Amino acid sequence: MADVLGNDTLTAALADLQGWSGDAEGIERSVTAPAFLDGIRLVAEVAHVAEQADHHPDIDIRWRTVTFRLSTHSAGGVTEKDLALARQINELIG
Ligand SMILES: C[C@H](O)[C@H](O)[C@H]1CNC2=NC(N)=NC(=O)C2=N1
Repeated sequence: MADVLGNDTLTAALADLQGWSGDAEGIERSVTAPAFLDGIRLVAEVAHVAEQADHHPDIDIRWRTVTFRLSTHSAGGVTEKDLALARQINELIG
């Protein structure tokens, strides 16, 4: 099982992850899309990479604003798996 990241490691990682914030329990990024359906398309793209990684975000959709929250449920906090998915989400956001 992946290990929960220590505070120093997480702080350093967040400094390199544009748009993400959080703590050892979870990290999140919100993005406001140009229109509702653009946000839904982004959610679908993230769903594909999440399924491929077998690692799934919590997703909150409010009109044009989508919030992705990442933690590793089985580990009880943020692990390298979450950082990897956060990087993939950032690539999709562009
Ligand atoms: C069996 C399957 O691999 C697990 O249940 C996966 C599915 N997706 C997951 N996603 C997240 N975020 N955390 C997990 O611990 C997790 N576990």
